[in-house]
Amino acid sequence: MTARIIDGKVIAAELRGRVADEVARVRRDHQLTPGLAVVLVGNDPASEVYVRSKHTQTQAAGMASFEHKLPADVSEGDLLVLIARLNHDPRVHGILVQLPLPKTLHTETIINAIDPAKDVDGLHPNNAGRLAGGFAALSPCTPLGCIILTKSVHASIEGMNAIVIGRSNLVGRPLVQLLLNENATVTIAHSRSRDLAKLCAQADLVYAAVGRPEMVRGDWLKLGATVIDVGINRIPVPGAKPKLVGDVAFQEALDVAGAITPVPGGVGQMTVACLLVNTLRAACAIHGLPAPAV
Ligand SMILES: Nc1nc2c(c(=O)[nH]1)N[C@@H](CN(C=O)c1ccc(C(=O)N[C@@H](CCC(=O)O)C(=O)O)cc1)CN2
Ligand SMILES: [Mg+2]
Repeated sequence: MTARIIDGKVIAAELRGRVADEVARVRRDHQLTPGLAVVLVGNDPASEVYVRSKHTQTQAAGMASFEHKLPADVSEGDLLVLIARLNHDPRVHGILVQLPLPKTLHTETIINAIDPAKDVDGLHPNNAGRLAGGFAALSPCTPLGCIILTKSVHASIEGMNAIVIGRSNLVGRPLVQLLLNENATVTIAHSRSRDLAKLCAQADLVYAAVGRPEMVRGDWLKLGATVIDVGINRIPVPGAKPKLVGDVAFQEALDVAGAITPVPGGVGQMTVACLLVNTLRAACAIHGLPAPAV
C-alpha cells in the first residue's frame, strides 16, 4: 500500500480563496474590513518568516494587516501597553503574539491581556475553557487545520479511534477538544506515555504533535490509518541547509498509512490559512454579523 499524500498547500490555497471571497462580501455589504495585528518580539529567524507570511496572506485576502516588531529586551509593561492599545483599536479584530516569546517575558500574563473576542490564536483561558466546555470559541489555528485536513479524507470522523500525541496548549490539548466535538473516540498521549506503539496500533487517526523528529514509526501504525504530522523539526546537515522532518518517519509510514501529510507541505500550510478564518470570524462576531460561511 502507498498512502495518499494529503496536500496541505492545495487545501490551504483553496481555504484562503474562500476567505478572500467572504472578506470581499463583508467589505461590500457591511463596509467592514477585518484587521489582524501581529506582534513579534525579538528576531528569531523562523518566527520572522512566519510573521512575514501572515502579513502577506492577510493582505492578499483583502484584510488589513498591522505588524508590530519589538526588541527582544522589551519590558513586559511596554508589551502590555501595546496589547491594551490593540484591544481598543476599532480597526483591529484579531491580535496574535508570535510564540515563543523571549524567556524574560511571561507568556501567560501576555496572552491573558488579549481581549478574548480578538484572541485569534484561541489561547486565552476564556476561549480554551469555552472550547473544553463544548461551547463556540475561537480555536487555535493548527488544530483547526488538522481537522480540515482530516476531513479532506473522511467526510465524517464520528466514532473513529483517534490518538493525539502531544499535549501543548497550542496544538495537542485543543485538538483533543475539536476531535471530541466531531464525536471521535480520543486517546491523549505524550512524551511520557508508555507503549505508544500499542496505543497507535488501535488508531484510525494519528496526530503526531510531540516535537520529536520521526518518533512515530511505520510499524506502529494500523494499516490504512490517516496520519497527520504536526512536527516541524530542523535536522542539521553539515555544509547544507537543515533538513525539515516531521514527528513521523514518513518513508516508513507511506507503506502502511492510508493517507498522510508531508512535512513541509502539510499541516504548517494550514496554520496561517486558519488564522485568516479566525480573523474574519472575530470581525463578524465583534460587529454582530452572522458567522461567515468559512
Ligand atoms: N502565536 C502563535 N505562535 C506560533 C504558532 C501559532 O499558531 N500561533 N504556530 C507556530 C508557528 N507558525 C505560525 O505562527 C507556523 C508554523 C509553520 C508554518 C508553515 O507554513 N510550515 C511549513 C514549513 C515552513 C518552514 O520551512 O519552517 C510547512 O509545514 O509546510 C506556518 C506557521 C509556532 N508559533
Ligand atoms: Mg506536546
